Amino acid sequence: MLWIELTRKLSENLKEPFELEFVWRQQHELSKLDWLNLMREEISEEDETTLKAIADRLAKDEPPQYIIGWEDFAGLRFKVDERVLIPRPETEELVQMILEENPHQEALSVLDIGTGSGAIAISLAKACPSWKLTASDLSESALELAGENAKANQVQLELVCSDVLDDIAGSFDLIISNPPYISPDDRDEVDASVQKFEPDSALYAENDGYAIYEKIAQQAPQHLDEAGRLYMEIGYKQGERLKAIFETAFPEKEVSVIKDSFGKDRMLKVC
Ligand SMILES: C[S@@+](CC[C@H](N)C(=O)[O-])C[C@H]1O[C@@H](n2cnc3c(N)ncnc32)[C@H](O)[C@@H]1O
Repeated sequence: MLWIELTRKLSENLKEPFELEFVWRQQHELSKLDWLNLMREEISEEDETTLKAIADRLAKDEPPQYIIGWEDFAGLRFKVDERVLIPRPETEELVQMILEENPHQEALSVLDIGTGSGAIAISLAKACPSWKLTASDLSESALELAGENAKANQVQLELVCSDVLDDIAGSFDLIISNPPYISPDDRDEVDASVQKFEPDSALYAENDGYAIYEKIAQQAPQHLDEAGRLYMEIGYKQGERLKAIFETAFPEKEVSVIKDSFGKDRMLKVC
């Protein structure tokens, strides 16, 4: 059988037919042209078995990134699996804003709460070798993976297992977080692949999705230096309520809600 015949047949069962090509090309580092040339060839038995296995996993809604085993974020490669959320492009915008607004050469102390794969902390450490990064998470298994990603990207992180700031000592120039912020009541609105495969603990938070923000608002004032800044990713409908929560927590600071490149409220800054 030709590659193109099998690919077409298997893609018929997929919600996103191009994901099959995407996974194979990423795994084998093939260009679009390489892929098109491959389509004209006879497929080997071994490749047929492998391609069918990938199609089966995609048909069960497994995210392509978990099948490939990594995701690119801010120009770096991060190993991802079911222990962690797949880092999203919106979060790259948060990283970009932090890098634009803070001095790269100073020895800033920086805390990333809910680090997951380590995407935020590792990207910042890579871009600013003078910064001292602490990355925390409630999930031991996420911290294990963040440690692997730090090693693979050759950066140093202090990894701490903590429920928000419960077990974090000292104060920081920058506190950053992309916490879980979806209300458990909105579970049905979440894509099937996210719902089935990404960890609930990375997605959902009590109190309509506000619980972790509320805990950050309660604890961060004791851990942020006087001139320190707090940066967070937020749900696109949460800006107004979170602005009020953080204005109460930090009455002497300015709180702003910032939109992402799609024009949606996506980040909150306290400075
Ligand atoms: C939305 S994911 C963000 C992961 C990563 N920072 C990113 O942006 O791709 C949220 C992370 O917060 C962690 N988390 C959930 N509840 C937490 C808590 N109470 N304290 C610390 N981390 C928590 C989850 O384990 C998960 O890794």
